[in-house]
Amino acid sequence: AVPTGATSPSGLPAREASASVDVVVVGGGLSGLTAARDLIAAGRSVLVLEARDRPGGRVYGMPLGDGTTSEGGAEFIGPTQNRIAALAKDMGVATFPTYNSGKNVYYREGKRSLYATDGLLGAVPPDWGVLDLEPALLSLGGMAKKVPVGEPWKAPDAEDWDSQTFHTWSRSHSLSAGARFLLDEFVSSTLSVRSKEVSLLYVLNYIASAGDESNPGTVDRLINTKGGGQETRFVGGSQEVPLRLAARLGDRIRYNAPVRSITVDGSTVTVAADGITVSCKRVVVAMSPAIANKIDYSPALPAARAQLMQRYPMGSIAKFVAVYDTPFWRADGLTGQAVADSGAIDATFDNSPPDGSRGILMGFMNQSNIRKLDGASPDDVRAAGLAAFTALFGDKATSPVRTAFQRWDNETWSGGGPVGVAPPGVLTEFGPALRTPCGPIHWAGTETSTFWTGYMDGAVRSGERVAAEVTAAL
Ligand SMILES: Cc1cc2nc3c(=O)[nH]c(=O)nc-3n(C[C@H](O)[C@H](O)[C@H](O)COP(=O)(O)OP(=O)(O)OC[C@H]3O[C@@H](n4cnc5c(N)ncnc54)[C@H](O)[C@@H]3O)c2cc1C
Repeated sequence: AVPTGATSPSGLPAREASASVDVVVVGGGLSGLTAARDLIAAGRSVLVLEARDRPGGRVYGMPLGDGTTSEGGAEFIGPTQNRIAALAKDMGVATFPTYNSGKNVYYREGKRSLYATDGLLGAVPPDWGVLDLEPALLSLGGMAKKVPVGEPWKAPDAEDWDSQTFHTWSRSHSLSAGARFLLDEFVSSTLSVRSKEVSLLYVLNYIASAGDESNPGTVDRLINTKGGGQETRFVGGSQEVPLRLAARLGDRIRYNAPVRSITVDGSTVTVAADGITVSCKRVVVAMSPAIANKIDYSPALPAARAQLMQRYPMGSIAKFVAVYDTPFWRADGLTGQAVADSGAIDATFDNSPPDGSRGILMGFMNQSNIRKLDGASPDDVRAAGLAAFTALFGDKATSPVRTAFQRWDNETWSGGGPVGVAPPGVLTEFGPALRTPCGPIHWAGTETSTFWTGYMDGAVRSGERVAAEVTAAL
């Protein structure tokens, strides 16, 4: 049993509890929960300190206001995402295919067109720009093959690729406006940043990481629904996975306990959170580098790690959903998936429950689209979201039963999403610090994963890796 708090003489819990365990895990997202599960299985005493009042971090069931939820954060999994699939299976969470029958909508320069996704191009819309898009995508795939997964700084051309943004590269490798838009949209829909915000090397590593030990990563696996990362959903919502894992950990998780400081003194680490101070031998910080930077480390961390955390910003992402009596777009022969170059939403999916008993459209508000809504009232956000859905799916989209909205870029304990990204110069100068432990402080989080970094699968993989690392060190 793990002591989770001292009691005061009155028998009531003391205001400032204290405890002592082998390992403190900071953060109850998928990476921290997985690390805790494995460390407990290895016979270690563990306490997870979580800032929020719930587990799951970037995996969250957004309340729809009628007692049900829809994924406000991570949602899809796909082929080669074996570790999240295994965890979900272990937790008894079933899966079902993302709705993908019919045509997708492409909206560019005020024109709406429909396209099938079972052709050679998969999810890529057949814009005229495709003539020079395909060579650009082939070139990207070829460069990504030369990136050692998870160690992009070791690529032969790392210096060159890390000295330019994806925007710089794409402008010199595509001529048409259509191809440029689609390359920008590739970055927006996978990373939720504009292509000028991210290093080419980072994007190449992201492509390389979209696979597993026996299947090299590909662009297709990142962007496709069928055969790609958006292929499958979880029955009851993705949040069932962290909720059930957290339930198994029981009182080894303490909620509403944001960690403020980590102090290393000889072989003892003191982790101070709101309401509780815990001493331990090793600590796992299981979150993105940008959010790990909010913790006060004493003594100061090595400069490579400290400055990495200053340089790894989060993308800007929100989800807007509208609930309808029926998934009306299905009757119109549409998948519910769309790509758009204007309006508040640049990509959509059908988020309806498996039985299609009601229709839920989900739209991503990415990068500058969501920042433009800073300070907007809930009514303004709703109007912007519904205007976008109407342009893509017609007038039936104007009158939903209800809507919901979740933005991540102003969440205190996430700071954005789906993932931290590296601007030019960061991976080659600071990249190795992503995973290198600093004495008894170990780092997890999807950003540290080799395969499927940025995804739930990467989070689970990072938790498994860090638990093995800590077990070996103890
Ligand atoms: C809108 C959105 C859509 C996404 N879509 C997908 C998708 O379809 N498929 C997919 O695979 N992935 C998707 N992702 C990415 C996925 O959510 C993440 O890769 C994954 O959940 C990260 O898990 P993590 O444990 O690394 O980090 P997190 O989930 O961020 O967990 C970190 C935890 O640490 C806590 N914390 C932070 N600071 C402190 C502190 N000081 N003290 C204590 N606790 C702290 C946080 O509250 C959080 O619970 C999406 C993300 C977003 C935001």
